[in-house]
Amino acid sequence: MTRHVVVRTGKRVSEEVLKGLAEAGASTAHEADGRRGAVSPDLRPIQAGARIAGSAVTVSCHPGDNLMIHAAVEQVRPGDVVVVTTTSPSTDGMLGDLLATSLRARGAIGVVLDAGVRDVAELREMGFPVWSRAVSTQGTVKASPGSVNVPVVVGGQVVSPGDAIVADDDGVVVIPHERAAAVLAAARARTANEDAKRARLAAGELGLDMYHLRPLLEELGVVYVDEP
Ligand SMILES: O=C([O-])CC(=O)C(=O)O
Ligand SMILES: [Mg+2]
Repeated sequence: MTRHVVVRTGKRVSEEVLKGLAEAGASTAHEADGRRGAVSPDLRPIQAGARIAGSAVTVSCHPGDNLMIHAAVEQVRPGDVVVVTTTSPSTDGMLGDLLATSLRARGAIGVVLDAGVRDVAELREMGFPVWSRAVSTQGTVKASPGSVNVPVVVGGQVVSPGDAIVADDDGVVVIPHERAAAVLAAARARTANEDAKRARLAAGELGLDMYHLRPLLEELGVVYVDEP
């Protein structure tokens, strides 16, 4: 018989690193980690403008059953992001404003859900951000065992408890716990570099010149044709 567990772990990314990663945003964090960690773009935000970074509390649920999300609420610490998957594909609405209220009371700052969400209007009104595969009225039961704080796969990415989750309008990125500080340093360097490029582009400089792309076009056989 499969062993189901609720792991009580203290593994978290530091507040300071998470704050920096939230400022960097999901796309920059992804680039800074060598273009790794991008959760499938099928997981979309239900709101616009939310930008968060937190440590993952992971949840593995039976499809159509949100029992283990209730078990996970107790394991949440302030600043955490709850990351939920199901053991086979499901778009059922596993979480709505009630569970979100409970999660928020424990300090959760958002949810990433490889399944369905509901009560979307209420969640938007609460300002509680969710990224999910689907929006669905279909309800779930509380009947089947699962696990909390074990490695899970969400949108094609492995998420371990305590990994950094960065999520915004672009999508969701997972950064392994042990790389989070290094990724932040790389993200800061990247942001500074982009600031400099942005200023040059705003002044009218062409990417063709700034990135030295003219020789590449020539090498690739692209020719200019002048017409009157
Ligand atoms: O109660 C549920 O099963 C899911 C839901 O709609 C909520 O959390 O509000
Ligand atoms: Mg509801």
